[in-house]
Amino acid sequence: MEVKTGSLNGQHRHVGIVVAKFNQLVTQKLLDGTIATLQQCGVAETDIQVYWVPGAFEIPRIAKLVGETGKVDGVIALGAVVRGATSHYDYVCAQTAAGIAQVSLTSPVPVLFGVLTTDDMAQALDRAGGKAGNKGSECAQGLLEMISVEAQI
Ligand SMILES: O=c1[nH]c(NC[C@H](O)[C@H](O)[C@H](O)CO)c([N+](=O)[O-])c(=O)[nH]1
Repeated sequence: MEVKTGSLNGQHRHVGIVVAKFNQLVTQKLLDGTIATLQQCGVAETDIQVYWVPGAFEIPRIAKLVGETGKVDGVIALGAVVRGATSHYDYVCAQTAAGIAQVSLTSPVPVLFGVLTTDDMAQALDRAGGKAGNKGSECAQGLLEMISVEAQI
């Protein structure tokens, strides 16, 4: 039986990060965690490209285009969708998740979903470097594993 598993070796890896400006108090922390973890795993700062977009809904398009450049080995999508007074939250969550999922299946490189969908800002901050960890950091490790596993197929 052959078992393949991904490594966290980030040396010589090129990573694109697409991050939403909406709720930047949270998304900047997600981005910081992502970059810190990538560098801890050996990714050179010069091999990381960051693309800021207006909001989570705009992430899938840019993630698609970045993935198709041939300049990155993978893409991380970062955002924070926090429930408000209207049903807008539901539509943004659903379409952002569906859009990123579609891109992840059609992109030539792996695309990781690091968009927080929370009921309030406290929950979001907990997951952006607070007591529940950092979703961006998790995605950084996940992306390196995915790049490594795909290379073994
Ligand atoms: O990234 C977010 N975008 C949000 N809306 C903007 C959306 O992502 C688009 O940028 C906008 O609809 C224009 O297309 C959010 N809410 O409205 O709640 C949110 O919480 N987070």
